[in-house]
Amino acid sequence: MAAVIQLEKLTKTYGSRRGLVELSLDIEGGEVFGYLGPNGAGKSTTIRLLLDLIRPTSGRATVLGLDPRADGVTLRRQVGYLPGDFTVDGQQRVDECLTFLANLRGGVPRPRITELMTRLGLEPGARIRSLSKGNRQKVGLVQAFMHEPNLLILDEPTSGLDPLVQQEFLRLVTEARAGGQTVFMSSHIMGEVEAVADRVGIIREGRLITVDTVARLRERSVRKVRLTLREPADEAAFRGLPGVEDLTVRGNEVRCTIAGSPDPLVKAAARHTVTDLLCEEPDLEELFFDYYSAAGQEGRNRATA
Ligand SMILES: Nc1ncnc2c1ncn2[C@@H]1O[C@H](COP(=O)(O)OP(=O)(O)OP(=O)(O)O)[C@@H](O)[C@H]1O
Repeated sequence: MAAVIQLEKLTKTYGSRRGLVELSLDIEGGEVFGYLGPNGAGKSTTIRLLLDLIRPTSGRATVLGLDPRADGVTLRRQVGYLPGDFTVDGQQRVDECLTFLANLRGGVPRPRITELMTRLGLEPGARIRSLSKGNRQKVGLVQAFMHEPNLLILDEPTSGLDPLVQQEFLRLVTEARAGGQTVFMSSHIMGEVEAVADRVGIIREGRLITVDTVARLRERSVRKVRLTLREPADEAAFRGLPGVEDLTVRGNEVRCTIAGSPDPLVKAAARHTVTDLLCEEPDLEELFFDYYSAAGQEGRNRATA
């Protein structure tokens, strides 16, 4: 399937401030892409550029084959957008607000809106201004999903949602993908992205530092290993093995981290009788911090050199 989002050296500066630096990325049709980074990394800047809410300093964005600047109206009809700071008229009731937004999009079947409100636990008659942050976010989600757009662009979609509603949101994303919709969602929460994303992009200080599948990111990451041997272990047999760091040997127990292939460690261990082996896969959370820490970066460089 053709790329739904194509970014070529997309750059945005705010005066002398860095927003985004030469970001190139293709998002394929039908994929769920998790866009991860800490506060200020450039996630919202990227998203605003996709929708022509701000203009690039240089580089190009193509969305659904369209130029966001020249074809803004056509593009918006095909996109469900949840901004990071979703705000609507506080005087309106939830159902009035959603009907208004549905009409702007040429109409949405009433049962679809009702279904989404029910699934997310939204009270149709409540005034927007009386809603908590989380409930306002639900209104934002309903308006993004309700017209079943080809492309969903969601900026921090689970912000303020309780865990049960987060689960329901993830189901909505899974259903969207099953229906052939493409989802681009930003987050700094690993768990939600890990659960639904096909690929993950990690952005730091305006630069895309890696793009990969969740499975491959895990493979490339550092794992914690604990080996128990029948006899007391000889530290020299494990020290200096490629990718092995943080080695501690106490009696029969060997603990370390391993980056890249575990093969050298397995072969060193195989010279002994191994009575127990524990290898902890990092969750995306650890992986993320590993990517952010200079130490993690150096460790990987050594392991892959
Ligand atoms: N209107 C603006 N004027 C000046 N600088 C800005 C503006 N908008 C964003 N920036 C700067 O651009 C950088 C990227 O900001 P952006 O909002 O895109 O980050 P983010 O990854 O979405 O962060 P968050 O998770 O906090 O929303 C930050 O350094 C920010 O201070």
